[in-house]
Amino acid sequence: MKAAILVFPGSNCDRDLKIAFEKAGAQVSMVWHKDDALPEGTDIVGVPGGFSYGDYLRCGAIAANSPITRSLKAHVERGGYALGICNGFQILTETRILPGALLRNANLKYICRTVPLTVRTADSDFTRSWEVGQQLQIPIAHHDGNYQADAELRAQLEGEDRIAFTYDENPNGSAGDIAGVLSANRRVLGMMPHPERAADEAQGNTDGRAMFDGLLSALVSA
Ligand SMILES: NC(=O)CC[C@H](N)C(=O)O
Repeated sequence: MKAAILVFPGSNCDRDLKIAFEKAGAQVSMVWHKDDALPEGTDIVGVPGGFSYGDYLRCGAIAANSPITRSLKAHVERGGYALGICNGFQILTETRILPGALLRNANLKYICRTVPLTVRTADSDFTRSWEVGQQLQIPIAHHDGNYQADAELRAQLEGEDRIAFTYDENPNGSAGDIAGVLSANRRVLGMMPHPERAADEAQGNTDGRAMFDGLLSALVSA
């Protein structure tokens, strides 16, 4: 599996994501935002967490107009995989690759702690290693993690089984407790919690590792 991780000025989880993919056995390239092409044969694009462009305008809004983002959109339109975590999820909503929007946390504070999540679908290559209803402990670290979708969009996401994770104790005001959503073709996942920060014994938590292992076995056998 070939993974390409986008790096924007202000990204700060790019190397953690690289390590998580590599531990699962992927070959990883780091791609600077000014590059206009993804490496040949890229299977999955990782859009990492952080504070791209200092979170100016809105989190992810400037990154959504970076040169490399055009290649990301073309990759996704061809049916390629993408995983956006935290600021990466914000970038995926700003590009409209994923629906909905991430607003300021309801308590207006930056929240950094490990929270319980429930897996809501196992029908994706990101979540196939878990069972529906399984609880995971995954770190969050954001001030704009309040996922908002109107009633119509929420009904659509629910009807199409595209809600990947929900919060057990909603930390940020997200509608329907939604912590992560899938694209219609189930090949793009955006989520605010950080599975790459829970992927190694040295991090004191391996609850997120199955995402990377599951992706690798899906993409290697494809
Ligand atoms: N860890 C992150 O990716 C931070 C996300 C984002 N910039 C926020 O604080 O909301």
